[in-house]
Amino acid sequence: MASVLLQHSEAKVVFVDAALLDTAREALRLMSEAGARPPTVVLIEEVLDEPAVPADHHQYHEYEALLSSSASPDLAIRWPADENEPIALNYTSGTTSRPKGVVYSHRGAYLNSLASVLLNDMTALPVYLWTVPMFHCNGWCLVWGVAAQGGTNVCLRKVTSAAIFDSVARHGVTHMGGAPTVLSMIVNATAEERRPLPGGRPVTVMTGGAPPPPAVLFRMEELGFLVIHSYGLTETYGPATVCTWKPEWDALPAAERAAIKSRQGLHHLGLEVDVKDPATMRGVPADGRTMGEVMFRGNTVMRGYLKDAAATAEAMAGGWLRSGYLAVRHGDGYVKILDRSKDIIISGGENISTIEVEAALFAHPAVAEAAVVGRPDEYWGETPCAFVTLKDGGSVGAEEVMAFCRSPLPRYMAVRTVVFVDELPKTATGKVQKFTLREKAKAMGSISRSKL
Ligand SMILES: Nc1ncnc2c1ncn2[C@@H]1O[C@H](COP(=O)(O)OP(=O)(O)OP(=O)(O)O)[C@@H](O)[C@H]1O
Repeated sequence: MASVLLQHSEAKVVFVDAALLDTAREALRLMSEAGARPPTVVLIEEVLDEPAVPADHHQYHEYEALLSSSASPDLAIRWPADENEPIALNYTSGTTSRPKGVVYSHRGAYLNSLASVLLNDMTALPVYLWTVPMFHCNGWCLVWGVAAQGGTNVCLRKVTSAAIFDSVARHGVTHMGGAPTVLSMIVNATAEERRPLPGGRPVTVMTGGAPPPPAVLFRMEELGFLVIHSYGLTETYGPATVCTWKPEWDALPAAERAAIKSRQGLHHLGLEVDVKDPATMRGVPADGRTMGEVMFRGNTVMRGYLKDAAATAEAMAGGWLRSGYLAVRHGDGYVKILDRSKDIIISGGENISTIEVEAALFAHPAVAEAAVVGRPDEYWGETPCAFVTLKDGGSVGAEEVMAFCRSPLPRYMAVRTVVFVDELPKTATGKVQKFTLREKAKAMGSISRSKL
């Protein structure tokens, strides 16, 4: 993938952490084979836990040496002539198809960086733990936002629950972010891995990138984290909606608070959000029932995909960015996502939100993570098939899991197949690759037939 992105972006320079040099070498080799001009490599050798300098390091520029050798007054900052000039190219996660290159402008990035500071309740001098990849929408625009607030960046070589708790305690982390998989890691940490939060203050965590299950939000709160839920796309510079918290919700029972927080919420500063009928482009009524597609327009919507005018025109048809997500709008205006249109299960003519089924599965005490896809069924069309990972020491059978989520869900949403796996397939940004699971479910064949 690295060589594909380097070729597509025509990158001229690539900065490589010495620990990832093998990946870079392989990408450069593939580029040479394809006849493409490889970029100049700048190696970052200062790797605290792996002091070994690679044998071929003399082939590359070294970051610190390059910085000190180029402290020349001629190297003035080149300001953009126009605020709409590109500042960055960010690739989508490739959850549904090949990653697309999204072009960010100075204006959009500036606006969303400042908006992200506000969204994260970030006062001056935050200590930010990078559990969001910096390559994902420029760290949801916080690579700039943390700098704007004079913050300290704490980086992890590998995101594990022990490393998270250690860093939080050691560096006095005030803020962090992460996809729900990172939250799952935190709530499933063992007693030995856990550390008390510094000074007993809550750590503010922004989550997004995939739907956060209410059970996980609930457990995060129990551990003392303050979770802010945001939803967005690479095409919206990351965060685009936020589930703005109202004080009157504080008094509700914890499970209800978590269910409210799992809604995607209201538009974030800088853009408009609507749930529209994609055929008529009319907004759906705020009744919590009528489904439409989530769409965005405004300052922090991308200008387009690099070298893909056709995909840009399709994504922006009608003047709004189409998210490909089905959602409803509640009476208070808050948007609640039901599913990606590609993921929704249609069973006996009923739409089943895989997100809702997953939320029921996550509530089981032995379940670490769950992902639901449609399994072909010659009678119903499709039925929900759950891929489940268990917590360390967790033990439960398929029948028990199915029985557990029967009561909170209507009958037609019942899980008919449970497959226990060691790990769920994920993208580099921590999203479950449902297309891989769908292929597995398809290979299992019809459940109705197997029960005849
Ligand atoms: N809070 C959230 N709740 C539910 N889903 C979310 C949330 N935040 C982000 N997402 C999901 O992440 C998607 C945006 O992620 P990203 O731009 O990285 O690319 P992708 O859609 O995962 O991949 P690709 O476009 O390459 O298939 C959204 O369309 C949505 O599916």
